[in-house]
Amino acid sequence: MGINERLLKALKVTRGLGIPDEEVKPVLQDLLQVYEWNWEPIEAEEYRVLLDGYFESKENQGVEDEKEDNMKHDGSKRPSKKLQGAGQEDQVSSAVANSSKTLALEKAKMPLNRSTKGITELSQQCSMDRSIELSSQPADKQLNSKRKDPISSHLPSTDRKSSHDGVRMSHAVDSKQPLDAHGSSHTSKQNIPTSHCNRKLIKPKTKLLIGDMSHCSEPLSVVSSVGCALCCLSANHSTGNWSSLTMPPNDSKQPLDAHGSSHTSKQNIPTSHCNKKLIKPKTKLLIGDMSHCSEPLSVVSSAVPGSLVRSSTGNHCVKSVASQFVHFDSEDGASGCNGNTSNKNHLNVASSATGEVKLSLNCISALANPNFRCPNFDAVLEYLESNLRTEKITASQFSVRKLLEDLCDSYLKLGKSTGGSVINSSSPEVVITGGESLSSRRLKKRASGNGNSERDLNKKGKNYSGILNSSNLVNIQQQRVTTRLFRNIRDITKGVENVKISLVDEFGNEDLPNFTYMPQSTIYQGAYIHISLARISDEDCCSSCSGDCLSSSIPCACARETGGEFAYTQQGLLKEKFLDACLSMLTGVHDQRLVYCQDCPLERSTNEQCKGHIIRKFIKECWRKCGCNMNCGNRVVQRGITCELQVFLTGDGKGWGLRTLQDLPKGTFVCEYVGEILTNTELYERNMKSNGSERHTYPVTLDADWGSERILKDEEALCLDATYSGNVARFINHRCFDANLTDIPVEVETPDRHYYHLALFTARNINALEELTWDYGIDFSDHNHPIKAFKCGCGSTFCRDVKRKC
Ligand SMILES: C[S@@+](CC[C@H](N)C(=O)[O-])C[C@H]1O[C@@H](n2cnc3c(N)ncnc32)[C@H](O)[C@@H]1O
Repeated sequence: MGINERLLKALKVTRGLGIPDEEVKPVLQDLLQVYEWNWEPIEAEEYRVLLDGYFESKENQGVEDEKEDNMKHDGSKRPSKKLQGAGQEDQVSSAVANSSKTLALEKAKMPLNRSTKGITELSQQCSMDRSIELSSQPADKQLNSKRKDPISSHLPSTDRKSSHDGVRMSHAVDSKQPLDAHGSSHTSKQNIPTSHCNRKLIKPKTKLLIGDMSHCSEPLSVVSSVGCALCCLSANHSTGNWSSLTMPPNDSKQPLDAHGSSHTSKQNIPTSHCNKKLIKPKTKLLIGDMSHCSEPLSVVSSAVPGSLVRSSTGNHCVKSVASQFVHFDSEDGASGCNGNTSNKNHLNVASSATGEVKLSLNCISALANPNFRCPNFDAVLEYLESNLRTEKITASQFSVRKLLEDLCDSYLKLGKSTGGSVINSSSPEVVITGGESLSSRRLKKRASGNGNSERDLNKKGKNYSGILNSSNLVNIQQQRVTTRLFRNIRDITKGVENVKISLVDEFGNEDLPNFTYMPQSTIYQGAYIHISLARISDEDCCSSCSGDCLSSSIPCACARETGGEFAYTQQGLLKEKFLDACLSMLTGVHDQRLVYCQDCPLERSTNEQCKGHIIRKFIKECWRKCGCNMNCGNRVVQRGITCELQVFLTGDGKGWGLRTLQDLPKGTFVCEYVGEILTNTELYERNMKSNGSERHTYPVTLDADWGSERILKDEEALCLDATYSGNVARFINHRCFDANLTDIPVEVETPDRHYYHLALFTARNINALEELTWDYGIDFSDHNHPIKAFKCGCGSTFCRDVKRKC
């Protein structure tokens, strides 16, 4: 019997029962596909399978209609319909027809063989019109056509059911029977082509599906969730947008699971996940909503924290790490990155397909502070680094996430306390980096307001390259900016020291110091300093030494000055015994530690008596006539600064100060006091010219050996003035008696002690971030001193400035 004959025979039977042809044909079409165009099972028992299928379909249609009617009274319950195109109405009936087949088969107790997979694979896209067309073709053609149909490949039956009404769903699920390899409840997700997933997502009955999925079985949920996830990817990929980087372009044609991996076992995916995946009906909307993190993003993101997402603009991926953490920590699984809009500061990661990755700090709470000024990013980093050092973070405690959050906090903290002032033109390099949202706007405004816009500065040949880009990030490098911006300098030494020494202003109410940095003292004019190898006798050097003098079992001639023992340890620290002896000379009984000169250079102008000079212990370092090398342990001061130091605004009235950024053990060489070498007369004249308003560095008199000479010529009575030129020591503030640094005279180039180096060593262990202080030796009661003493605010309980204390 031919196909047409068989069809007519079947229709004759159904017509006899009053069933219109157009209603029975879809059912017949489905059954033929189920049985792979084998009519015998359909014709058996007087078309029992066909009739069962038909009546089931009618029954289901009734249920559907009832639900449709119910929903008409409540438009809010029908979002899926509204979201879908009108053409998808057909799919409903098709889906219902499909569902009828399952039940019909079960009622007919037909074992599911390989051919039954056809039911599950049948897409709702197969319209009845098409099936009739097919039916008019030869069977082999129909089969070929079916094989070519991309829809009808390997989708498990459960997936198909997932698009149907609750009755069908629960029926299939209640059996708890995972279908076998042919019925394929355990059908591998890998067998699901992407095209399937797209089609699954456009099912119009999403709402019904959600309700039913709440009690769906695992296989169903897995397939559904995968399908949805794939859909997100596939649709977005086709538009060139990624909805999430957890779902990269699926080149391997491997469907991805809920966690973005193609191999995850479906058993690992909880049903709740499946529900979340399934309630995403709008691929397009999903992409568009990315900017404010609609549910699809959050669901997918939760699977892979830290993943990047591409925004709806397609230019950059933007993800709020902080909000992501908030979201991920959410117990209730509330979706969306609405944490973004909270007051939490957070870090944004931006990336583009070209490999550009940018971080931006959103210090949102700064908006609430009218005093917020964007701090220098280097200062922020330094601040953060110093805090990390202070906290002594160990490897086990370290967290990059925490670090980034701390970075935001540091930025905000420094920004809040910064008032904005002049950047010192002596800054060799000042790097300003800020976010467009606050800093760059202010930056641009200020720059233009002062006639120093980016363009102006470029015209003037300044290295001021402002890069304002589309991602709201600004990165500006500048030199010698005269506008009041941030007062932070990366390296005040201009690279002339072994280490960089930064300057940070955390208060913003102090002008930057105006001075010239120099690493070594320099004669101003009249000072007489005679440095020559000829003046260094054999007794004052160790020409026969080699390598490191400290490693020699017998100390060389250079240790003679310090009692035949080197002042330094192998570790480069001052020996405690030597240091303590130096300290006691400064604090000892008054008369015992002073020597008096006959004709005191300091008193010549006033004709007053010498007030005494403290007897000092000298260190003598090896030098050029010595046979040792530069790494010799007896060459500490001449090798220069090695500690990490920072100039900072003290904020307590003392102006700028110096602090260490590292722990310093007792006896560490910090720095030398460097300045212009003036004669006493020159200093006097300089003071007379001074208008008194500038903050003086308080010159240091090089009088450690004055007591050994009867009369000193003016050009031999020297002092160091770092007011206009000096090194980092010019920032060290005074502290009475219990300062943590002490100065020790060091003989290096010349045995003539009219000039010597004044080296500052730690008098005790000092913690990182402690301010470094030094007792200037000021006599606050001496009103005749050429330099008027400041009101001491050292805070020491031993403060000598009695007036101040009263
Ligand atoms: C060598 S400078 C120190 C750096 C200085 N604070 C600055 O801002 O440039 C010495 C000056 O600092 C100030 N100073 C230092 N120690 C002080 C203290 N204990 N109390 C008040 N002012 C102090 C005084 O103005 C003094 O003349």
